[in-house]
Amino acid sequence: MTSQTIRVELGTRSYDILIGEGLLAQAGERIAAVLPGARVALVTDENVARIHLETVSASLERAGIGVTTVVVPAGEASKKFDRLQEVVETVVGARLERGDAVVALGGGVIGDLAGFAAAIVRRGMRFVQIPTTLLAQVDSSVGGKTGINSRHGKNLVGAFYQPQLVLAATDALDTLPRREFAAGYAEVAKYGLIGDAAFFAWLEANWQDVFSGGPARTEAIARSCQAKADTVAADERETGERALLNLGHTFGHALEAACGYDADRLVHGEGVAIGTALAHRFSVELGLCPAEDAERVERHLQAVGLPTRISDIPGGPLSADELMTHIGQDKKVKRGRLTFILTHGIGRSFIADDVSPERVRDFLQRELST
Ligand SMILES: NC(=O)c1ccc[n+]([C@@H]2O[C@H](COP(=O)([O-])OP(=O)(O)OC[C@H]3O[C@@H](n4cnc5c(N)ncnc54)[C@H](O)[C@@H]3O)[C@@H](O)[C@H]2O)c1
Ligand SMILES: O=C(O)C(=O)C[C@@H](O)[C@H](O)[C@H](O)COP(=O)(O)O
Ligand SMILES: [Zn+2]
Repeated sequence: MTSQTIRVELGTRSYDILIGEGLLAQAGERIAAVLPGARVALVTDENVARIHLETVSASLERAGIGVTTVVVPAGEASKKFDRLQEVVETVVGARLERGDAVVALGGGVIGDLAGFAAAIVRRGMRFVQIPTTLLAQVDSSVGGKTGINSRHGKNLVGAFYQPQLVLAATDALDTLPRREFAAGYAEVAKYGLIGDAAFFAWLEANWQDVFSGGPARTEAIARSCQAKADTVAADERETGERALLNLGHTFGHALEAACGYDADRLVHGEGVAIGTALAHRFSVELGLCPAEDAERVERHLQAVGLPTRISDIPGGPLSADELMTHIGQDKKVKRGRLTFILTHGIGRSFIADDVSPERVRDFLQRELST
């Protein structure tokens, strides 16, 4: 089985993203090729462990790689200090060395948690991502943002820490629930909306094939990874254009936090979908974006089954004040001023500094009453 390779160019910290079928069963040989002699701590969640752990463990064993396994509960609640401590203490307790590797097998939650553990144990171990959700394959496994949530908000504790290898096994997505696939698709659409209108139009024409697992799925993953790799190579630590990857996230993260990270209400990609629709509607309201573009974005997100309105979130109303408190904790805030990713239209997103909190609050108030 062939895989395609996308390189993330970061000088001495460059690495490959391999995309293709059968990569879970090849994990051992692929890791041994990049990190010869390394032992690994394999971090995963309970759902992924049930379905895919045996395949990966057997492959590591065949390659002669010693494995310590850590299984945490599935879901956003695992991105917290207690779980980080559990992972860190297990890795240290197993006497893994700096040259050994933490391997994240799972979605973005596992990648962010395990990656942060890799960044801090012995001040930095080797790190490999084996993403098993669409979201993780197109976004979170690439680019080195790792971390956990604080009680004050999303991803507030973490580090930039790049992996040495990403293995995106496209067939692992066959077991992903449709709701989670759609959530990941919000991040795929994001790449089109940021700066590639032709990709967005291609998604409008091909999304059914992406969802059903045809050739368009692999193409969508590869195009997304290439877009992310290019952005990260140009601005690894988000001093500039990398912030565009936050399209939809200022609103989305606030919604996730206000929902208490309860997956029955909202998962990250759904927050991004609503946040993206909000960012477009807010841009229309500010006279920056044609209304037809915002409507087209909303239509497409709805077509794939994603929420686009705050009222689509089940479980009772949210408050504009609470959302504004979370927005005030966003990592893009500079000297107390809000930064948002806004847009001039499909494929024409830009970074807007010094956005008026009053206008954001008024906008949210209106959105909450629709
Ligand atoms: N670091 C980054 O650059 C970055 C980018 C985007 C998102 N994120 C973070 O990623 C997280 C969201 O990631 P996610 O959407 O992958 O969520 P997730 O890790 O919670 O996975 C979603 C669900 O799918 C299950 N699952 C995973 N793989 C499966 C498979 N192959 N088959 C069946 N079930 C499977 C998981 O157990 C979980 O229940 C958020 O915390 C978000 O903040 C980080
Ligand atoms: O890689 C990036 O940069 C991103 O912003 C990707 C986002 O999809 C991701 O959700 C990221 O974790 C959000 O970053 P944060 O810095 O706002 O926590
Ligand atoms: Zn995201």
